[in-house]
Amino acid sequence: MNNRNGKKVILKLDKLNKHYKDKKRDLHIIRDLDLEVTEGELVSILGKSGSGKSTLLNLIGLLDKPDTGRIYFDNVEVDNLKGTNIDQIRNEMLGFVFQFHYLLPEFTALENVMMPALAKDFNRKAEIEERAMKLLEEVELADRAHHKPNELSGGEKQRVAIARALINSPKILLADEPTGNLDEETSERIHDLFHRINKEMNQSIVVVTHSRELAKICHRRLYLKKGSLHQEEEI
Ligand SMILES: Nc1ncnc2c1ncn2[C@@H]1O[C@H](COP(=O)(O)OP(=O)(O)OP(=O)(O)O)[C@@H](O)[C@H]1O
Repeated sequence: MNNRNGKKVILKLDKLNKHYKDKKRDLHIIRDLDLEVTEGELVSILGKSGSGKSTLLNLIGLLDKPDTGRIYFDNVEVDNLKGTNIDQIRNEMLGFVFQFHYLLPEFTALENVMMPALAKDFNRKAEIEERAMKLLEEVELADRAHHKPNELSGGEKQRVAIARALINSPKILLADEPTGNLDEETSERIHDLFHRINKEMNQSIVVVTHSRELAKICHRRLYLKKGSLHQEEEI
């Protein structure tokens, strides 16, 4: 499926709604939200604290389910992906980078990067190792491949997490405040890395951020307000 400009749509959200309900309140956080992301697009989602950015990213990342609405990856509705379960779709189609790196402490950088691919196909270990090494080169950490997370700096750990997110060649890379925990200089380096991955690998990326600097390098800046997305200029 292509959009009006002839670009391939990688992610489509159609009228998503999400409520959080308890005895006292009903929070309608995501309201009839639509979004299309095309191949090779780098999109940022900004918004005030509590506006629902992480909630939205969790829906896109299939970590949570919308109350109503449809999610399509590469033109296939998630509910219709037969023969696969949600964990498999998540592992094979999506890459995640969070504010905290969540690397496994007992494994080296290289092993951490290999992990999501090994989970998919353990028999291709040599091939996976080669690809993981290439990705570590891409994030400029080849010389740290055999170090464990506690031997790496915060920025290095985040770069390993980015390499890990790319190991299965995801259709879309999702990042939630990827530099929220890093100093300015380290953040800048990570921003450059996202930019480079997007350009060189034509990787589609959706990033939730408070960082104006990161938002600046994105093709599109969207603002989450009252449950739906607006072009930032409209706000
Ligand atoms: N599991 C939950 N149950 C009930 N309410 C929730 C739940 N998760 C989030 N919320 C509420 O939904 C709203 C949106 O939360 P969310 O974490 O998506 O916001 P955010 O825009 O990512 O915020 P921040 O920028 O501070 O991280 C908040 O008011 C939050 O308290």
